Amino acid sequence: MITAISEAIFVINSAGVIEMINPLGAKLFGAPAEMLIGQTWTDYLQSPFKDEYQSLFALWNSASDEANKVTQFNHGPKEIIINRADSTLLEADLSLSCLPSIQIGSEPLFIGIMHNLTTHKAEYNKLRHLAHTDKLTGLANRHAFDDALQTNWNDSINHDQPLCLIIIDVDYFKIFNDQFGHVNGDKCLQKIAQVLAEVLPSNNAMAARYGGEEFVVILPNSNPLTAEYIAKNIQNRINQLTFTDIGLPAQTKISVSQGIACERSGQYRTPTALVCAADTALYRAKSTGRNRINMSS
Ligand SMILES: Nc1nc2c(ncn2[C@@H]2O[C@H](COP(=O)(O)OP(=O)(O)OP(=O)(O)O)[C@@H](O)[C@H]2O)c(=O)[nH]1
Repeated sequence: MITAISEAIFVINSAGVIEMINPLGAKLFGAPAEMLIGQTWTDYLQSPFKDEYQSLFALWNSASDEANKVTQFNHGPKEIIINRADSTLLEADLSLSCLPSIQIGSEPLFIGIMHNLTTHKAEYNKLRHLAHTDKLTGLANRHAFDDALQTNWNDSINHDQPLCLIIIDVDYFKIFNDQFGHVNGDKCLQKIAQVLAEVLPSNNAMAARYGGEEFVVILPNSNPLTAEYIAKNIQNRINQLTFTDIGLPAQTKISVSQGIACERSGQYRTPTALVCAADTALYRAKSTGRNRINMSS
């Protein structure tokens, strides 16, 4: 009967031994049904799911109350990882239920219904990546920045660690666009993004596109000296960028202005206040001549 059902299904006894499995179920386990029947299903589970289900079965078998036994095994749906016969891993969700009316001897059987999550997971990860990434530069986008700033802010307050922020704005970028065209302007932004990704001091630090020709770097657990050092590195490397590879004159040069703000001992009450302080410092860097770094006092 289960062969005709268009879900991946297997039936096990109370010792966890596979009694029946339909072709779709066998496909998820990665072996023919004939080979799977008689085997212990938890042998095909990746840790920690294997231990978890073995404990559940042990608990069920040890329960003295029959009613309790039955309800304990309306389990799931729950995400699991199947360690398939060919050693590849497959993500699935599994609902496992006791079938008290169908018995072998005096023991009821259990039915497992599985769905392959591989495609959904891949799609989800792809969409998640797209939702957090700036399409032009490949850096984190504004949404990802907002999330990361809040997380780093919480960590900084909870662990009494400093947190620095650098806001970076390209100087006279309108002129660059007007002179060399929007497409080359885009390539210029990509080069800047590449520099920012390369100067990050640790995996915890993040460079993001804040919007337009404005970028931001989050430096967790960094003091103002480190932030200034990184800003100087950004300044030097951006001043040295060349554009001959995209067909622009050899003398084409760009610069950025940068504003830094650091939270050390509670001087900013919110992450937004920290951003505003870095923005004000950036404004001063712009108004005092550009290609400068200004530290919020
Ligand atoms: N090519 C390109 N240009 C962009 C993009 N986003 C914003 N811009 C351009 O960035 C320029 C920003 O101009 P402004 O705000 O006047 O600033 P600016 O010319 O850099 O001058 P200052 O910031 O004052 O030094 C505008 O010309 C926008 O069109 C983008 O994704 N690609």
